[in-house]
Amino acid sequence: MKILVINAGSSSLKYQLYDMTDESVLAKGLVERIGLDSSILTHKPTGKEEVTEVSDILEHTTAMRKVLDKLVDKTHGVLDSIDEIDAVGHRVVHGGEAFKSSALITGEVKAEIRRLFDLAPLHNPPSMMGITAAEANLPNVPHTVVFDTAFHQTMPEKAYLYAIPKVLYKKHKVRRYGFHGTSHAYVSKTAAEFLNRPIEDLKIITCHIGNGASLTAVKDGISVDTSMGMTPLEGLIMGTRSGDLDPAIVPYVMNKEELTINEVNSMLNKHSGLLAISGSSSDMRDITDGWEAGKPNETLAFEMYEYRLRKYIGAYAAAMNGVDVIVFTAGVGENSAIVRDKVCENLTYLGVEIDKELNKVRSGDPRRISTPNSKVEVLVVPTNEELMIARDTLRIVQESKG
Ligand SMILES: Nc1ncnc2c1ncn2[C@@H]1O[C@H](COP(=O)(O)OP(=O)(O)O)[C@@H](O)[C@H]1O
Ligand SMILES: CC(=O)OP(=O)(O)O
Ligand SMILES: [Mg+2]
Repeated sequence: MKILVINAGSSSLKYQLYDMTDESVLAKGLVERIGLDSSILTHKPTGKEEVTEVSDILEHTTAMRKVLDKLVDKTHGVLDSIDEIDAVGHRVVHGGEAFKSSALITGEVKAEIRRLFDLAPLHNPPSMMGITAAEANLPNVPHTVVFDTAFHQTMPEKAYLYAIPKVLYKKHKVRRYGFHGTSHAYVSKTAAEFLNRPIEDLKIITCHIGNGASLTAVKDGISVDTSMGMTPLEGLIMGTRSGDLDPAIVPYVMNKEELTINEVNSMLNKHSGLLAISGSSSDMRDITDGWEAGKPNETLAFEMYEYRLRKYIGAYAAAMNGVDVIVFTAGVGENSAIVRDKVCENLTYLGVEIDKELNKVRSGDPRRISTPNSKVEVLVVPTNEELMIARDTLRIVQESKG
């Protein structure tokens, strides 16, 4: 079975085509700057040369058609016909409380995703555009949705409720949902397999630190707490997001600076985090370069980032009354030896000890960076949200066929 995985953002559409007989990637790529002039399509067929094309792509349906054209292209294609695609799996960030697992897309499922626009105004509308575009181009195959929030639906009430009037939860569903669930689920499962231990016996802290970043406490294989909240703004310091702050700052700053709701939302989501502290970049590579060069703003940004991360690891060790495994994943977690090194340097009280040389090894495979003496296994596990989506899609399609 061949499965196309779609991850649509407001101005982008990422895709990966899998052959599920051996879970191999036939092609992957992305369309950027949708709706702007000079949109860029980058297509990487496995075993063939990468191709980049610049044109004006005004909306997602056209972007989707261009992707399908590339998949069957005589020179750059990997399929004879788009009829070879058996199913499409979509990433949707917010599934609210309605979705505890992935689902086959129906009219009712789409209506529910639309009802969740209010809770995830930055994320769900573009996902819906991706679904509409894919359904328009591939109307005869099953489409499925895989939610970032689903894995965290196991959190207990004490972890997901905010200490505010309960009527806000009842009326408006104000609660913590958590995100990056597909990644936290994938890396915790992969970590247990790597260690050859049953996940039901492990207390795992998964650190998904990319541009967006979140931590999850995974106990007995399920999510018991996670650092993102009602939206992907809560928790860690991220590339451009503030993470935790005193909520009273919001009305105070709105009043002092005469900001609108949109402006304050944009400040906290797009102009905060590493970017705001360093004043130069949201990218951890630039921050660590600046720190190594002794630049004061980048040094402060690095220290604040590492400090927040370390505090959350401590909190989740407390939440689970211990920790057996710490997993680093996503752009920063997989690639930044220095972030891992500095965080672990301050976790010796938990019995964490990493091997500085192993920590520097670069590899695309799951690997251990702790010493044999370490009381906690510390692993780097490359995430693969797309593969998780493809696997879920395969399962749902097979189940729906009975
Ligand atoms: N070698 C590296 N060292 C440090 N940080 C890196 C490195 N490579 C990538 N990153 C970080 O990873 C981030 C992207 O992570 P990723 O998981 O792809 O994010 P997202 O999916 O949220 O876009 C970049 O913003 C950059 O800060
Ligand atoms: C939910 C979320 O924050 O996603 P991303 O890390 O892709 O921005
Ligand atoms: Mg990501």
